[in-house]
Amino acid sequence: MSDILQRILAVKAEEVSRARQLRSESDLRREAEARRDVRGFAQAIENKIAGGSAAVIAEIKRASPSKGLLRERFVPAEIAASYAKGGAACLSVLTDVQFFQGAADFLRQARAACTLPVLRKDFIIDSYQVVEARAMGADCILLIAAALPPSALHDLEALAMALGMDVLIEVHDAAELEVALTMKTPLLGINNRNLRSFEVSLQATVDLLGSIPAGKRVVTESGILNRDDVQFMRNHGVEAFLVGEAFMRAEEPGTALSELFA
Ligand SMILES: O=C(O)c1ccccc1NCC(=O)[C@H](O)[C@H](O)COP(=O)(O)O
Repeated sequence: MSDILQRILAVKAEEVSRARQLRSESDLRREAEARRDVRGFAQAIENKIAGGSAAVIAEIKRASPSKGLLRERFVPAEIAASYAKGGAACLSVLTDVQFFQGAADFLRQARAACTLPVLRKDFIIDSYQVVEARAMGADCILLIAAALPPSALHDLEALAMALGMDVLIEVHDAAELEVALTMKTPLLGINNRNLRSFEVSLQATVDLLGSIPAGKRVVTESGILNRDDVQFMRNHGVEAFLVGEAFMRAEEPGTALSELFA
């Protein structure tokens, strides 16, 4: 029986192969390169922290495999504007359709509704998806260390950077961290959720902190639900957070953000 990550990755391979039949990567790349509107994702995080605040990557996610539907009234442009007002540094928008009920259009709508840089949150395994990310307006892509061999991670990172995007490399354990530290990006996400079992423990971030050299920006991801969680991370020196569920369940996501990080 395969785990959820393996199932998602298998679906991604099929999606990419279908997409390639509809439109070539070289054609898509022309569209991506014609865009001259990249917003600095890593820079927005550093600016927040330099200003004395936590940097929050606020997620727009309608549903998830572990929690099901998170939000009934789901209007990405409204949520993005609310996050901007609430003090988010950046947005993360789920574009996966099958498992998260996301869409590329949600990213386009959210980005058009604010001036924040936007992460394409998806399961990227192929250069086609990187080019597609920039063509839809993404300023940063997520690469998951558990999803690909090191050489593929390096190639996709190089492509994203050539297109002007930032890269958030995500790890969950020490072996993945070792690979992530060979990459150029300063943005290092530590996912507190085990993507194979759904188990969430904030200790996952804390356990890896001692092995991270200067020059990397740690982003703690998943399971940040209340002010104690935020304080726990800040006590360990973590200044950047990726938060989804806690905001998606709130009536006004931006207000929830400003209250959580007040
Ligand atoms: O959220 C899930 O159920 C999930 C399952 C399998 C792979 C990834 C998954 N989530 C992606 C994320 O890591 C989160 O959306 C993100 O870190 C925010 O987490 P949270 O604040 O707990 O919503």
